[in-house]
Amino acid sequence: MITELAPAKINLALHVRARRADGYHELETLFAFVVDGDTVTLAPGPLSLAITGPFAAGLSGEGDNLILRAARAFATAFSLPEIGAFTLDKHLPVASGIGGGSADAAAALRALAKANAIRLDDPRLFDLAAALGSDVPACLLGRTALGEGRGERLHPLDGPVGMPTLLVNPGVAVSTAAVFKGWDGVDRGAMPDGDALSLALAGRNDLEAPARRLAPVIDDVLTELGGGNPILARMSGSGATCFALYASAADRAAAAARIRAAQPSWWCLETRLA
Ligand SMILES: C[C@@](CO)(OP(=O)(O)O)[C@H](O)COP(=O)(O)OP(=O)(O)OC[C@H]1O[C@@H](n2ccc(N)nc2=O)[C@H](O)[C@@H]1O
Ligand SMILES: Nc1ncnc2c1ncn2[C@@H]1O[C@H](COP(=O)(O)OP(=O)(O)O)[C@@H](O)[C@H]1O
Repeated sequence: MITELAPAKINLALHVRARRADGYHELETLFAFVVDGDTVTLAPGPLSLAITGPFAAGLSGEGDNLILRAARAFATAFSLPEIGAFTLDKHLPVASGIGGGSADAAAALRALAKANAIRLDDPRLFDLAAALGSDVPACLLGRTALGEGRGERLHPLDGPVGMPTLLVNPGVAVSTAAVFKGWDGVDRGAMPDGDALSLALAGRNDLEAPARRLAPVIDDVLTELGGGNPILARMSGSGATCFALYASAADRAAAAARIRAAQPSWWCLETRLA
């Protein structure tokens, strides 16, 4: 049996550059990961998927799950008949800007690669990842990186490993397509050179304004996070999850305690950068 962590992704910065002819937008984004997330387990047997955990109800075990799509694509690419019995322990809120589905797909590809003695840096794995979703190559790489294109052209960067981080989701789903449609169309230029933290501090999330218009509760999340002395507080991806980075675990704990008391229904994860 092989168990792989599927860590939450954070877009420390996300700059939208242009709308392309294929309907997607050209991005420049700073990907980072935390040390917590879903867990994907692979056991021998025919292809199947069981889902457990606090956010299992948000997903059905049907054919469209990204883990099953990843497994089928892997089986085709590597000509394998029996592909494995998966269990997904779902701890990340679904469709919330922290890439849970992409992380699960990447974890499934990693587990399958290990089970079949395929190197994790095999370019065929990255091709499969890119076909599954914009964030899947970054999740397969699993380390701080600058992403270009739709996020599939990756340049690893040094990041602030271990930095105390809080993730907060108000329980409202926002449509990624609708958020991109609300982008103001202004290309604000390329990111400068630098380490991940300075790029993050100098950067923005261009999807924050349109997401806040669609889901004004994101304003409340950012106000709560901003009140706790963070180094940086910002929305991730197309929302609605927001993150904050802290200088100390004590600052993070104080912010988490205050937010949990004020908004007991919000999802709030105390974690750190991977
Ligand atoms: C915004 C990001 C940032 O990491 O993360 P999430 O919010 O999903 O976590 C990603 O780029 C999400 O990419 P992806 O996973 O492809 O989004 P999907 O849900 O498949 O895209 C839904 C729709 O959003 C629009 N879309 C998406 C990505 C992109 N670069 N440009 C777009 O215009 C397209 O209209 C697309 O049909
Ligand atoms: N294993 C999975 N986990 C989460 N979502 C999944 C999964 N498989 C398929 N999906 C679908 O993918 C969509 C995007 O999910 P997710 O990756 O959690 O969001 P986001 O990209 O906004 O962070 C969801 O609407 C969900 O229906």
